[in-house]
Amino acid sequence: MAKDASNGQNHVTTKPPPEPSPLRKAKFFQANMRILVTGGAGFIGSHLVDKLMQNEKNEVIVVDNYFTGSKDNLSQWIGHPRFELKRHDITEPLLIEVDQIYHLACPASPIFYKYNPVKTIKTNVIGTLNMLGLAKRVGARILLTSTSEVYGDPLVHPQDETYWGNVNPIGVRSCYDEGKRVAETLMFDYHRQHGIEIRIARIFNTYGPRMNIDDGRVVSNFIAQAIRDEPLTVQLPGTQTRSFCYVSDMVDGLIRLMEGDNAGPINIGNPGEFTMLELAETVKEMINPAVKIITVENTPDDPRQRKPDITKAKELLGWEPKVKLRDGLPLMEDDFRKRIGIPRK
Ligand SMILES: NC(=O)c1ccc[n+]([C@@H]2O[C@H](COP(=O)([O-])OP(=O)(O)OC[C@H]3O[C@@H](n4cnc5c(N)ncnc54)[C@H](O)[C@@H]3O)[C@@H](O)[C@H]2O)c1
Ligand SMILES: O=c1ccn([C@@H]2O[C@H](COP(=O)(O)OP(=O)(O)O[C@H]3OC[C@@H](O)[C@H](O)[C@H]3O)[C@@H](O)[C@H]2O)c(=O)[nH]1
Repeated sequence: MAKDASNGQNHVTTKPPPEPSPLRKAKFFQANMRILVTGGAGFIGSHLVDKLMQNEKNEVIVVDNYFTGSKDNLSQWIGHPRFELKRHDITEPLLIEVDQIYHLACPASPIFYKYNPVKTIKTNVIGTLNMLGLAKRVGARILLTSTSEVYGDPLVHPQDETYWGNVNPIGVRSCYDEGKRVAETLMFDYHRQHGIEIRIARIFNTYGPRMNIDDGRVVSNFIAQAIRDEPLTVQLPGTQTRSFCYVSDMVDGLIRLMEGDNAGPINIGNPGEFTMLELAETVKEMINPAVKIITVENTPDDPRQRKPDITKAKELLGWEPKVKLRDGLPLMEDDFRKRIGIPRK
């Protein structure tokens, strides 16, 4: 019998997960912790790799198919003796030996996850099954980066982890929302049935340097538009809200969750809530007061409100975000100006 880390219940498991390779306990073994990051060439993944690599006891392996990620995000680590980068699509099985798996691989921007919805589902379902199979085979702990989108267009505000959500199962966002919901289900079933150690983070909108300039998400769009003197495109009605977390806070939360004792799911996000019109006004004021703000059509099923209740993260992880939106935006502006090639006037 294995104990369910989330609620203390006992469940029958088929057999306990295996011990890691005996070599890992050998006297001359160099690294103490071998960590796999799926999707590590992406936005959050590459910042997570930076942080993990700062610990000299970690050896980090990234697998990525470069759909929305790039080797450029990891250029500082390529060739480092404790780092390995492998082109791999997680919808195919992966046979390696690791102690921990941060499972991030999945396109996150609505434009990209809707581009090939069947592939997005496969990545979430088959990809997560493959990573759980790997975790089971080698006895690794696995963390899934789930999303606030599991709450859909929430009828409860702010959202805490007990809320089951309001999700359209057949809409254009479902490949992602429902994909992540199934991924969460798979995580808990592997935990209950096979005793796998799981962690689930429900990430709320995250922003920062290294986001793709043409990523399509709202913060990257507004910053790139402001720098290029293009109108800021607020999708109607503009009163919809989001809560934006700076990437360094997010990475800190993910590592605390992985290292802690709680399976989750745990919301990780910044509770500061803004309408999209307020966000546009803030970007305009801070980056380019001369720029216009225009309204444009929205896409179907856009959630009308979103704000995390982070009581659980505070109590169980001792985590809360430190970087306010007005402090994070200039850091992202610096990075975007460098990459777009337009310096501050
Ligand atoms: N950024 C956010 O606001 C946010 C919010 C909620 C959840 N998340 C989750 O966090 C994770 C990372 O998000 P991000 O913002 O860094 O996105 P991102 O698109 O920058 O990174 C995703 C990475 O996964 C890779 N990838 C996609 N499909 C793959 C596949 N089949 N096989 C291998 N690699 C694949 C991409 O190439 C990319 O490098 C995702 O799981 C996302 O759902 C992000
Ligand atoms: O140019 C734009 C882009 C977007 N928006 C609006 O900004 C809001 C946020 O849109 P984004 O595309 O940045 O992100 P969303 O909140 O819809 O989804 C996001 O949140 C959860 C994560 O799992 C996903 O990775 C991420 O896509 C939406 O209301 C959208 O209509 C604009 O007003 N203008």
